[in-house]
Parts: sequence; structure tokens; C-alpha cells
Amino acid sequence: MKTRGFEVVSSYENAGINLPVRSTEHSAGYDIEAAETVTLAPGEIKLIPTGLKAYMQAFEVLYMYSRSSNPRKKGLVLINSVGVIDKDYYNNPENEGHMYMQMRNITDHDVLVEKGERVVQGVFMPFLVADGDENTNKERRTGGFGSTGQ
Ligand SMILES: O=c1ccn([C@H]2C[C@H](O)[C@@H](COP(=O)(O)OP(=O)(O)OP(=O)(O)O)O2)c(=O)[nH]1
Ligand SMILES: [Mg+2]
Repeated sequence: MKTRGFEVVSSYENAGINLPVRSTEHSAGYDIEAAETVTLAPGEIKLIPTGLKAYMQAFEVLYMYSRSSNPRKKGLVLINSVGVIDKDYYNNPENEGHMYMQMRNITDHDVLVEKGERVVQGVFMPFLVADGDENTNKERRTGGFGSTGQ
């Protein structure tokens, strides 16, 4: 039975994408690699593809956190602080649920991220809803990065 996990998106099927793994017995995070080699110019913000989508149960979320080594080792920060990957992002009609890492180069030189380099880590978590939540109108997710609302 499938409960939660990662799959390769169809456009990266034959691109040698590694499914995320936890690097030690008690690591919370599944290390997620860059699916492409990219260069970020000084100050630049780029969406780095992972080649992955994540599936999970209702009332679960996947948080993408930066690796703590990124600022000093790479000069990179996850500019949206934490990536929130919603259950209904999976297989959305716009991009199949392809997860991106929104990284910013905080150095004054180009930063190279090579394909296969671990950049962020994904942590699955349950979440709670507030009173009256069932009475509010909800739209169907069609994409990400500002797809909801006007
Ligand atoms: O770092 C991130 C953050 C989000 N997402 C995807 C998954 C998530 O389910 C979707 C929407 O994210 P969020 O709700 O944080 O962004 P938004 O600006 O509110 O966009 P939307 O209107 O599509 O909800 O975008 C990523 O791939 N990487
Ligand atoms: Mg949103």
C-alpha cells in the first residue's frame, strides 16, 4: 500500500533522478537533489527543479527545509524559508506536482549547483485545521507558486 513518498515526474523519467533517502537512522529529512546543473548569479533567485513529486495522506504536508550547510558551504539560502508541499499539489494539471527549490545566491560570485547535489531536505508532518474549517469554500489546486486566488 502506498502511504507517502516520492516519485519521479514524467518529464524526468529517464534523467537518472535518485529518490530521496534519509542519510542516518534518525534523520527527519529526506535529502532532495537538484535535477539539473544550474548556475546562480550573485543575488539571483532561481527555482531549481527536483524532478520529483510527493504523495501523502489527507492532513499531511511535506515541508522542505534548507540544509544547514548551505549558507556557509554554498552561499545559498532557501529564500521562501520553508517550502510547503501540499497533498493536492501532487499530479496537479499544470505541472504534475513537480517540486522546486527556490534558492538565492547570497554571495558576490556565481554559485554552481550540480545535478545530484543535495540541496534541501523534505520532512513529512501531520497538520491540524481550525474550528469552522469545513464551512469555508475551497478551490481545486491547479498548480503552484501563486496559482490560487486572483
Ligand atoms: O518551495 C516550494 C514551495 C511550494 N511549492 C509548490 C508546492 C505547493 O503545494 C505549491 C503552492 O505553494 P504555496 O501555497 O506555498 O505558494 P503560493 O504562493 O500560496 O501559491 P498557490 O497560490 O499556488 O498556493 O507550490 C514548491 O514546489 N516548492
Ligand atoms: Mg498557497
